[in-house]
Amino acid sequence: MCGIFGVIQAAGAASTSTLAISAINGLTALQHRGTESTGLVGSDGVDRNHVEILKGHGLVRDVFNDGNVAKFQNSKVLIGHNRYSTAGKKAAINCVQPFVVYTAVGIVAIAHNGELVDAKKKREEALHHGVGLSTDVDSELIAQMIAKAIALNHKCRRDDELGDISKELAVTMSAINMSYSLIVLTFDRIYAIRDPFGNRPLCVGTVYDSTGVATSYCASSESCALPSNAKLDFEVRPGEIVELSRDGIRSVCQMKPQSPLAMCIFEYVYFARNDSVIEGQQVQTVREECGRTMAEEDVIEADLVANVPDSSMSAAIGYASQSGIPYEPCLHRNSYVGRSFIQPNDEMRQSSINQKFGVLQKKVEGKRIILVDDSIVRGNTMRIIVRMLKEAGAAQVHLRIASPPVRFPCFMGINIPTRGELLAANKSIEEIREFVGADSVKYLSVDGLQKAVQKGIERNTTFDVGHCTACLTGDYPTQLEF
Ligand SMILES: O=P(O)(O)OC[C@H]1O[C@H](OP(=O)(O)OP(=O)(O)O)[C@H](O)[C@@H]1O
Ligand SMILES: NC(=O)CC[C@H](N)C(=O)O
Ligand code: SF4
Ligand SMILES: [Mg+2]
Repeated sequence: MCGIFGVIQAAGAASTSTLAISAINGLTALQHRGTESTGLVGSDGVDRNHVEILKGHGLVRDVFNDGNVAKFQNSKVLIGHNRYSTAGKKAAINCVQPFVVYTAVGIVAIAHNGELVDAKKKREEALHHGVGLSTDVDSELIAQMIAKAIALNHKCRRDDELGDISKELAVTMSAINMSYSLIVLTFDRIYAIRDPFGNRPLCVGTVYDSTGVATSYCASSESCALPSNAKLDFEVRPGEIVELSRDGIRSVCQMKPQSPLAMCIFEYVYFARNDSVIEGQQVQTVREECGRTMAEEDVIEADLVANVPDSSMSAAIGYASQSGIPYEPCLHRNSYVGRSFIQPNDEMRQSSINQKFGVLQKKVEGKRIILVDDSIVRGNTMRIIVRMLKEAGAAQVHLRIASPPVRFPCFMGINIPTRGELLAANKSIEEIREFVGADSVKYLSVDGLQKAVQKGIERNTTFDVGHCTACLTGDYPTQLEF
């Protein structure tokens, strides 16, 4: 996943002092996409060879404070990144994004969400062409490839347009396969770019003051991170390069328009925030539909429907409304403990699950519970929760999972690179039931998930609709090169 955010001050807007705060607020709103590290890069819009940089490990609130944010007081163009690592050394400080490189036209910084399926090959090519890399993160490669494209095109440039690297971006990014949503900073503008498969989300919006005048323009992984006084202008289209400058937002070009679409279906299942709009639909609505579809596919007699907080609440509500069985929360979630799945290792995932939940015993005692979760991936969560519910006196616990079994690795931005770690890749449904200690286990079908996700998408004539389901079906949207 990873969360990426960028903001640029509009022409004529009064002060920059709140711009860094907007960027930090944006990153905070995207915290659910990555909690390992965060970083912010800011340019004053004039000096092409200087940026302010602040990076660190941990949450946005751990890294930024009133004191250290003051360094961005003159910044008029900022981009930031929250990391959930899929490549490179997780703990190394030089792997924290955004990546910043000096190029022939000045500094360029990039914030990348996704994972490059052909990173190994591209890395070898770069190294053999004398490009030095300082990390083993795929995202750094993008920064270096952009720098190289800028160098190759340097003689054709006009001196008054040094911040405009749209041509170099088009050349570089169309040569890279998937997966990327990218926010790029030059000294006086921002680019928001989505890979031609549209694998990761990305949107742009305009912030207005109380008189309706535009004060800044934003690019964000998800619409939930746009400030409350912003309007979502549009979701960046698959393969589109969008430029945000002090004069507004404009679409630069469309790369590879014929590519099949492969928006990550797991953004709907788990990653994205309920209040975000993806492909024109609110994520929460889709999750509720997944729950309803699951109840249409299978209903069992029970006293109540509960869920594993947080992400599965909408699916549980959908299941309850379709089945007529009342929804009753059975678990308290400690809101000071973050998401467990996006922790960088199993020890941290398990410790986070152990700290996170408390059982509402009176709701549970003697009850036949349908327990809904959005997914079972490694099985860490369910193993712990079912035991807790049984120990609290639940008569039966029936698991209903609002996505199909995850059986195949992901190489496009989610840290599940091996089949060995996936519960459903190694066990039958009956073995999973036994492993987690439940009375029954049923999953939403692939067809049911796809229908629920695609039901509310408005078709238009320019773009088709298509989702990656590779971790569920083994059907990868592109040739994998290792
Ligand atoms: O089978 P596992 O490997 O445990 O992974 C699946 C679980 O992890 C996620 O929850 P998480 O706690 O990360 O986030 P949430 O609070 O948004 O549900 C997801 O919602 C499932 O509950
Ligand atoms: N999950 C992501 O989007 C990861 C981005 C990048 N591949 C990294 O590891 O930093
Ligand atoms: S393999 Fe799964 S998690 Fe990865 S991009 Fe495809 S749907 Fe998303
Ligand atoms: Mg969960």
